[in-house]
Amino acid sequence: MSVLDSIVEGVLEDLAERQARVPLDELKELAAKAPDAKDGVAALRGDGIRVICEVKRSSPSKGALATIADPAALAIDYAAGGAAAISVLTEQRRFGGSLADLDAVRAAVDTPILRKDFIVTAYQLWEARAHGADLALLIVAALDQPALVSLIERAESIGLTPLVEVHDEEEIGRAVDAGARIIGVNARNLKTLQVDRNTFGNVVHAIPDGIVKVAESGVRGPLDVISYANQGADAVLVGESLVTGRDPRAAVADLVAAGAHPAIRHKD
Ligand SMILES: O=C(O)c1ccccc1NCC(=O)[C@H](O)[C@H](O)COP(=O)(O)O
Repeated sequence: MSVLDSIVEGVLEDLAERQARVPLDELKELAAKAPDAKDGVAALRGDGIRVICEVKRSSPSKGALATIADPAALAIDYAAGGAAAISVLTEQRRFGGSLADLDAVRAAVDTPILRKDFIVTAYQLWEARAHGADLALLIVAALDQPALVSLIERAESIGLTPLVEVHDEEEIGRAVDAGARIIGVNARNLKTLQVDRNTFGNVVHAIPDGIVKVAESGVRGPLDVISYANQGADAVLVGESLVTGRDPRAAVADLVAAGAHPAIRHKD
């Protein structure tokens, strides 16, 4: 079984437990009371490259990364550093996240929030909205085409902006056909878990103009941000290097400053 299949298997088991506890109608009521969703496309496109900062405790590739006892405090630091959005990993078994993290971050900052999880059902989208997320990750490799189309439509219909994650040109084609407005190219191969920072540059030509382009994973510092910006990225998604560093606020500010460098403002 692939790493992705095994993660999704665990996600579905945990999801069944939550579905037994929280009926869909209750989630819909919570979603109706949640703050209005912010426009994810507007958040990630503009002058310079936007930085999405992740709340990430652990990962299948690296194991434990950071304790993060107070995700709200981390989110406040990210926002103060200039994060365009905050990614909250809510998967529990491999990443140590939860919907409680989403609640804590939502209560702490006005910055747009991405629910980063292995979303394969509409119920998880309602959860995302009920807990205050503005964007939700959809991984093409985890979904067949009808499911991808249906989840993109459902996300948009309840106010969530889907960030559709791909790894190669074939998946970009599927994301475009399904109506994605934001495509994230993940440098981490989900079969080997190896990061290849050339992935974005190798496939970005296949993403049509007008779609927001996000480079995900493996960003170590400002030089990687500049490199991705020069290859046409509108935004980068950064986790490990921020949660393992000593000063996340300063680290985000450095990434944002690198992305705003005049030398790279010519993109698009
Ligand atoms: O991070 C992993 O090991 C991982 C393994 C399997 C599926 C997804 C995984 N990560 C999710 C992500 O996409 C990253 O957390 C995100 O892009 C940030 O990456 P990084 O800056 O390298 O922590």
